[in-house]
Amino acid sequence: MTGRKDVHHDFAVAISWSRLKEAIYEPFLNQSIPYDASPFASSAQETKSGLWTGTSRQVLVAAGILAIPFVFNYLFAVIVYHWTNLRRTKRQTPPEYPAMLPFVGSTFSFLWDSASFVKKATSYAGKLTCVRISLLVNGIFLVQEPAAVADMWKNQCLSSPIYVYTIGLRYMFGMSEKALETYTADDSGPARNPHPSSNVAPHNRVDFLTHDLLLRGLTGAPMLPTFRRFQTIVKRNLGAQEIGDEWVEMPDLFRFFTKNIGTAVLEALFGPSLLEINPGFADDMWTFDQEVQNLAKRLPRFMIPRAYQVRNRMLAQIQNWYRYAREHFRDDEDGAAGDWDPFWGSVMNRDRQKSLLGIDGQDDAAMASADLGLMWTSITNSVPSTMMTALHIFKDADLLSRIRASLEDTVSRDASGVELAMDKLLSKDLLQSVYAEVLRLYVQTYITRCAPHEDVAIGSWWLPRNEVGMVSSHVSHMNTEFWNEQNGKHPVTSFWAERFLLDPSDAQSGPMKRTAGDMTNEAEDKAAKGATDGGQFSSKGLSGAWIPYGGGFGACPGRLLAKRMIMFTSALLVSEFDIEIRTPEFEMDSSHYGLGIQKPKVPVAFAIRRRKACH
Ligand code: HEM
Repeated sequence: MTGRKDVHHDFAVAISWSRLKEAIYEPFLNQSIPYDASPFASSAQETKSGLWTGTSRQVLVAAGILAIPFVFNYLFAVIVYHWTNLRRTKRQTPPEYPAMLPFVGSTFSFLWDSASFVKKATSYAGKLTCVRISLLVNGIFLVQEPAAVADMWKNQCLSSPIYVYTIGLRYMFGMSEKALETYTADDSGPARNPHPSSNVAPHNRVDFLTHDLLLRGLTGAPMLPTFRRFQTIVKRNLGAQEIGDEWVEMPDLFRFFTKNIGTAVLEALFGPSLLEINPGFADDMWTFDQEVQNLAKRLPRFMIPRAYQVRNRMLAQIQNWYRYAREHFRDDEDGAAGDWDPFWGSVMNRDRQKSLLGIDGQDDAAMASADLGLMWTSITNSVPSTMMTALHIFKDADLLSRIRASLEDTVSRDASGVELAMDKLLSKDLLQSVYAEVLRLYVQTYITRCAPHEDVAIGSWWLPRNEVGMVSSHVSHMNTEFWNEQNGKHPVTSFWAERFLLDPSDAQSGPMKRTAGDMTNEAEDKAAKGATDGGQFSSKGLSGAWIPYGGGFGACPGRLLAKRMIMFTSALLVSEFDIEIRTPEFEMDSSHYGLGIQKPKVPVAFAIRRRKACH
C-alpha cells in the first residue's frame, strides 16, 4: 500500500516518465495476481475496490498525460499575452486572451458568463484594453480601450453591421440560408458609394439599402409623424386604463409598460393593422424576447421548442400582415398616403417592401425575418428603458418633485387633454440626465463591426481585415477610470440622477472624472462643502464612453425616436399620475447580456392613481 501511495506522491511532485509508466501498467499487473495469493486483498470486496482504485488512477494519470500539451499551450498563451501587453508597440494586433481548452477557447465563458468574462478579458493592469478571444468557430476582437472605441466610430470602413446582421437573421430571426447568401456576399459597405474593391451588383447592396431605408425612415421626415402617432396612442392606452383618484394596486410594472407603451411603439411604427389581424402578436413578442438569448446561443429545437414555436408563429403573422396590407392599401401617383397609413404604418415599411424584395433570394419569408428583427429591436430596447427611467423617478420623492417642478412650463391642458411641448421637454437638464444615466446603467449591448477589405487602425492597435471587432457598451459604461463617481459617493454601478449635469464652477460635477488639478479655488470650496447647484446636461467628451446607441455612421437609427419616446412617456406619467413602487428592492437580470437592456428579475409591484391636479 505504501508503495502505491509513493507513486501518487511522486507523480504529483515531479512528472517523471518511468513513474507514469509504472502507474499505468501497475493495475494490469495487479489483475494477474491470483486471488488467494494477493498480499493486499483479503476479500472479494477489497479486490474489487483495489481494481477500482487502480482503474481510476490509470484514467487520472492518462488524463494527466493528455493534459500536458494543453497545459504547455496555455502557459505559452499566458506568456505571449503578458509579453504583448507589457511590451506594447504601436500598431500591433491585440493579443489572444489565454484559454485552457484548444478549439473551444473561451466559448463557454463568453456565452454563459458574459458579463464577468468580458469585463475580465478586456482589462489589463486596471485599464481597459483590446484583446482577441478564441471561440468555437473563429475568434473575435473585444475592443474596449476608449481611444480604440472612438476610432471604431470614426472610421468609415468600420461602419457596417452586416456581420451581426447575418448572425442575428440566421440564428435569432430564422432567415433561410438561401436568402442569407446575399447578405454574406455583400462586402460593399453601408455607404452610398460602394467600396472600390467590391463587385456586388447595385440591387444586391443589402447593407446600404437596409441602412439607408432605416436612416430615412427613422431619422428623416417620417420620424415626427411616427412619434406623433406614438404620443396619441400612449395617451389613448393610458386613458383606457381604469385608473381614477383612488390607488389601484398592480402586480407588475413591466407588464403595465409592455401593454401601454410596447403596443404603442409597434402601432406607431407598423400601423394598427398588424395588431388588429394578429391579436396575440404583442404578447408573442415578449415571449420571443424571453427566448431570444437561447436562439442566439444556437441551442437546437429540441432543447428550446417554445422559442422556435413562437418565432414561427410571429413570422407567419408578419406575412399575414403583408398580405392584408397589400390588399387594402391604396396610394395614388402623387403618393397621397404620405408618411404614414393605417395598413403599413410608417412609409419606411412600404419603402422596405419595394427595395428589399428586389434583392436576389428575398421573398416574404425572408422579409418577415428582417422585419421581426426590426420590430424586436425597436420595442425591446425602448420599453425597458422607458420603464427604468420612470421607475427611478417615482422611487425617489425628491427627484420626482424636482422633475415635476422642471416640467411646469412644458405641460398644458385643455378640453382635449394634456399636451407636452416637446421642444422644451427635450432640453430639460435633469430629465435628460436621468435618461442618459438609465441607458448608461442598464444597456448591455454588443456593437459589432468588420472591415472586409483592409486592416484598420483602432487606437494604437490594428483590427485585421475581415475580422470582427466587438464593443460591449456595459464595459465602457462601468469604466471607473472614466466616469465621475464623486470619490466613491456615486459608484458607476449605481444610479445617480445628476451624473450628467455639469456645473462649470463645481469640479465635482459632470459625467467625467476630473483630477484635483482641474479644480478652481471656488470649486474646491464647493466640493469641500458638498454643494451642487444643479448644472446643465452635458454629453461633451463622451463619444467613446457613453455608447448605448453604438456610434458613428452605423449608430442606432432609432435613437432620436427612442429619446423622444422615453422622455415623453416619463414626463406624461410624472405629470398625470402618482405611482408608488411597492417592490423597492430587486435584482436586475443580466441574462440578455449583449442583446439589449436589463430588466428587473422579478415583477415590480406598484400602485397608481391619477393626480388630483390634473382634473
Ligand atoms: C433605448 C433604446 C435603444 C437602444 C439602447 C438601442 C441601441 C442600439 C444599438 C447599440 C445598435 C447598434 C448600433 C451600432 O452598430 O453602432 C442599434 C441598432 C439598431 N437600432 Fe436601436 N436602440 C434603441 C431603440 C431603437 C428603436 C426605437 C428603433 C426603431 C425604431 C431602433 C432600431 C435599430 C435598428 C434598425 C438598428 C440596426 C441599424 C442598422 O444596422 O443600420 N432602435 N440600436
